[in-house]
Amino acid sequence: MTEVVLNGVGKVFPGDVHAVRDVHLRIGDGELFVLLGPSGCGKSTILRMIAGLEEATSGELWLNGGVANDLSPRERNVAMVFQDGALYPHRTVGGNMMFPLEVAGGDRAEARERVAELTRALGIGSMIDRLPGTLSGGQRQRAAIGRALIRQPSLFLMDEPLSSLDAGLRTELRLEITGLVRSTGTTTVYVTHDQVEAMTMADRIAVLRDGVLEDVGTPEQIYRDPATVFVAAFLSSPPINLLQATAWAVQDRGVVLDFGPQQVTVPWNDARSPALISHHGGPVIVGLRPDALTPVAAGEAGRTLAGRVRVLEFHGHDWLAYAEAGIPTVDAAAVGPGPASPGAASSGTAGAGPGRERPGPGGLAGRVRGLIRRPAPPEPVEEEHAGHHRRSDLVFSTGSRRPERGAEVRLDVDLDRMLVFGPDGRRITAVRR
Ligand SMILES: Nc1ncnc2c1ncn2[C@@H]1O[C@H](COP(=O)(O)OP(=O)(O)OP(=O)(O)O)[C@@H](O)[C@H]1O
Repeated sequence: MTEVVLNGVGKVFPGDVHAVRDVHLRIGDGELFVLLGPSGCGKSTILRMIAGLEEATSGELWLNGGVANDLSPRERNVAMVFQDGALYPHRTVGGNMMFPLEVAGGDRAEARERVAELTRALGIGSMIDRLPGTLSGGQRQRAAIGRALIRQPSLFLMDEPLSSLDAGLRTELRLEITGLVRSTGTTTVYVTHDQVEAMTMADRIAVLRDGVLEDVGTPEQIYRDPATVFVAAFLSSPPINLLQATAWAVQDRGVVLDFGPQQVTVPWNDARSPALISHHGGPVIVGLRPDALTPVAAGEAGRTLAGRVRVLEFHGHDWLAYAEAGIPTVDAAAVGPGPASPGAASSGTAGAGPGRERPGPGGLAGRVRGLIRRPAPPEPVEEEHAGHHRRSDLVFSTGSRRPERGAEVRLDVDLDRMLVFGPDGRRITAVRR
């Protein structure tokens, strides 16, 4: 069993390609850990560095309490499964799975018994004598997983093992892989760009963007409490509303999030108010998942947004509605450090969320008094925005009730589930893990 630690690991390929930047991660013994992110974000490079197939340019890789940077792949005792699960074409399923045991030596009868047991567990017991060419893609992938697991590696690495399979088979195999690695207790690092795979399989997920670690946490933590706009948007099906606002501290009300034609007020007793007043007069990004907006007949002042239903989508368990609300929205890809910024590398400390300013001496009341003496312009400052923005629809969930197309709706905003990000794309309050 193995613990994996990446301590400031980076990888620069020839041509000054910064594939991985200063990544700090601790993967616990027996954990099923998923590396998630869009194509080219550095997931496979991290996996290959753990396997010893690629050398880290900077930082330390620790395996089981010792620095492993200079260990060969063999010395690391890792097993890896790739997208195409390559098998030896002239060996049967059983022969492929026997191979690592033959290389290791030992009792043949015992090895045969183990192969038979594992093929049964993988649902390919009846195919033990078949050649890979006669198997379906899913069956070949099962055999490849079996071959990797047969010699009980201390670390199991999987690089998008399901991406070449159809949707039904992916669901079936992801359940089986999860069950199998949990039953063996092998520390597993699993690479995918599929958020559903990550959410359903992982104990914890690390989200990467352009080689930088954006967030690490359990699936629930990174979905409900994402550290950045990028993470909120990446784990977002149905899509999250990312709204452009200006924050105004208003003495008798709280912090008004001004969306232009509409406003929502965060009361002074809300835990985010101290951080929000640091953004007084400045741009913030408000994230609202569709189910944080509930249609109501008449809402509380400062707690609702209004729109006209333009499009409806039936999603089986509920309807999603798209309403024109005249609110500028934000493109997550344009927020935060992009690939072009050389200073993009962050410390990426696992679990350490972004901290923001706290009110200075004099406390919250003193800060607010100071702030509201500043004149607030009657209209939001158009040119000051947190990222590329455009006007588009508010997406909300309507439950099983189907609203009329063209209907005017009022939506209650669940303030507890509202996410507020600064113009740099990071949450305005510290994210704790
Ligand atoms: N051998 C190499 N030489 C130069 N650049 C490389 C090399 N391997 C990877 N890269 C670059 O490093 C970056 C990260 O690649 P990597 O394969 O780790 O990404 P990924 O997140 O696994 O992507 P995908 O999901 O598409 O496989 C990419 O920009 C890629 O082009």
